[in-house]
Amino acid sequence: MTWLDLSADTGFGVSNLPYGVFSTPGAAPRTGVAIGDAVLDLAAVTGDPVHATGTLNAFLAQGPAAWAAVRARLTEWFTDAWHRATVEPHLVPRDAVTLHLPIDVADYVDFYSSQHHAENLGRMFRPGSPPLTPNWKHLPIGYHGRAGTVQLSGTPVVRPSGQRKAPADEVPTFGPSRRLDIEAEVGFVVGVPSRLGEPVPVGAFTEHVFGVCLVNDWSARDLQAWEYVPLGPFLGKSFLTSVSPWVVPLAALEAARTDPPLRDEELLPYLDDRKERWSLNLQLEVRLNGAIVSNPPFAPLYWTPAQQLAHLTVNGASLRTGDLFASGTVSGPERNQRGSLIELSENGAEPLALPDGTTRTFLEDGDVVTISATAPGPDGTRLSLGEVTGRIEPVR
Ligand SMILES: O=C(O)/C=C/C(=O)CC(=O)CC(=O)O
Ligand SMILES: [Ca+2]
Ligand SMILES: [Mg+2]
Repeated sequence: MTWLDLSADTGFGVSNLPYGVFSTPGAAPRTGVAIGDAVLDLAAVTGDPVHATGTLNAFLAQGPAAWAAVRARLTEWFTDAWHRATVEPHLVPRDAVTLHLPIDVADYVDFYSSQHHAENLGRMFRPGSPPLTPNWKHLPIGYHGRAGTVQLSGTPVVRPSGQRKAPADEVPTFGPSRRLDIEAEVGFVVGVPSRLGEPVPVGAFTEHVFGVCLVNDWSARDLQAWEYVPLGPFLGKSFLTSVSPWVVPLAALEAARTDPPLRDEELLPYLDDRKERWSLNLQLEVRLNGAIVSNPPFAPLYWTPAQQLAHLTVNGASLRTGDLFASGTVSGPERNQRGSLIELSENGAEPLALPDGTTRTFLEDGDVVTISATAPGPDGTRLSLGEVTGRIEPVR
């Protein structure tokens, strides 16, 4: 129960309490917690300077005990009417605030953990070869991306230019991408760093990872197809990666935890996650110009975030506060569960029909893509992970 007047279907109830960074006219960016249609000004209500830095990093670095203490306090404030007079003056309507990038992104890694996505892309990028590479079921494949171009939801998506060369072209040409795409992903935010040389085991996931956001890994498929051999993604994905403004703490996702899918190759011990249920029942939704074009389920992903973290540090690579690692494109087994347009349009061969009468293979200037997600809450409610959105702008 809460003294707040929350709508029954708010995704931002007392069991969610995601963190973000916001500002109001004339005041500096500070930490806030989304509750219903409001933001609680955590800097003001606590007076704690850790919440007044303009990013979540300092708070995230404090670790699980501090995260749990603040969450317990918030829960008490919002449920016990005794605290109403203290808390209510620090609630700001959410539509009156400006949101900012919630974390100062340290390193950015993107995985490739959906078997359905990997098989679809394998078919399209490497026709004639087996869709999954021989390593795929033995390790979570990933690459290091460009942290500096991770930006807040709503940042304009300027169509990138670069080299493209279709198989039939004799020579590469330079120009605006003609195959601009999305990738619907879930991102995991690291709070507690690790020391160089010390791997983080699967079982230490919650000692380091604070929470979850949504990610759109904008991808220029024509640039990517030409440049990626043999070193992997580079300029086709580094022009912009968008993240949602609210970081949902892992602590809010207990009811979403579920068993990982059956693995058909025996895992090396450092990836054994039989004691760690870190698959998550998140349900994503992808809208293109307002129309739902896909509903990717997160739970079937072959590799969990705990395994991704273990793999990314198994060589001794250290973590920093603010590291972001993304799941990889979330695609389910069904056609309407695919997390990218290259998959939804069968590599451009089968355009999507939109309700406005137009069709799409890849993105056109002016298109708006919004990815949202929900998770089961503790008492049959649904938690919102918010959304990540972006509008395509013409090449500059
Ligand atoms: O299979 C390929 O060559 C390329 C795959 C991707 O573009 C996917 C990627 O960035 C990782 C992911 O989002 O799953
Ligand atoms: Ca990706
Ligand atoms: Mg990027």
